[in-house]
Amino acid sequence: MIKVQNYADHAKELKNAVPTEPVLFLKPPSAYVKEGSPIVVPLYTSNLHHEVELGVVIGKGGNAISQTSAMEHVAGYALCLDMTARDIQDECKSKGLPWTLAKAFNTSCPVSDFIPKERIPDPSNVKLWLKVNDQLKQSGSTSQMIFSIPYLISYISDFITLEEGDLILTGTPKGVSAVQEHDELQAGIEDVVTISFRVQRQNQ
Ligand SMILES: O=C([O-])CC(=O)C(=O)O
Ligand SMILES: [Mg+2]
Repeated sequence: MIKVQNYADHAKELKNAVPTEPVLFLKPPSAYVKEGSPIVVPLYTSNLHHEVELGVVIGKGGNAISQTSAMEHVAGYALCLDMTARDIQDECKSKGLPWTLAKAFNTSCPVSDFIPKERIPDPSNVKLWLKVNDQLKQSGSTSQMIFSIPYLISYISDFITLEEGDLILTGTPKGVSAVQEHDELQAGIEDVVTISFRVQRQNQ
């Protein structure tokens, strides 16, 4: 699973430079969690953030995919949360270390059911939102992305061969914030899907 930083307003809220090329990182399949199971906060973080993102599911693998043929490689979508231990990420950034423990821990990628491609005819213009305990925190549109979905598929596939079933998370809009134990996270793609997840502390 491949992740990118892709919205200028989110880069600004984290005081990051707006990327001129996609920033890529990976999560393992063990990071996935489906509705009905909780998001478990690792013991080592005290600042776990939600990031709502559109996920692109690859149906046909390939490498060096052109932007013009990129959408032929898409099977569909998923609504995803890129759960991020922001304190650990900040520490990793300051030490020049990889973000693995900040981004790739168990349950760090809550996902919706698979959404067939036909249900989102224009993925470059869909509204994403996220609420914590009924309070709206994130509300954005994929039209605000810096790098389009075809560009991302083409860019990534130059370095990492894409395989059927790979999921590309396309970055989060602004509004990220910390979650606490017992919080209820609800997120949606307008008119397409909603998901909800509870937050649980890891047992000592
Ligand atoms: O941790 C970050 O801010 C990078 C990222 O995943 C995003 O922009 O969605
Ligand atoms: Mg993200």
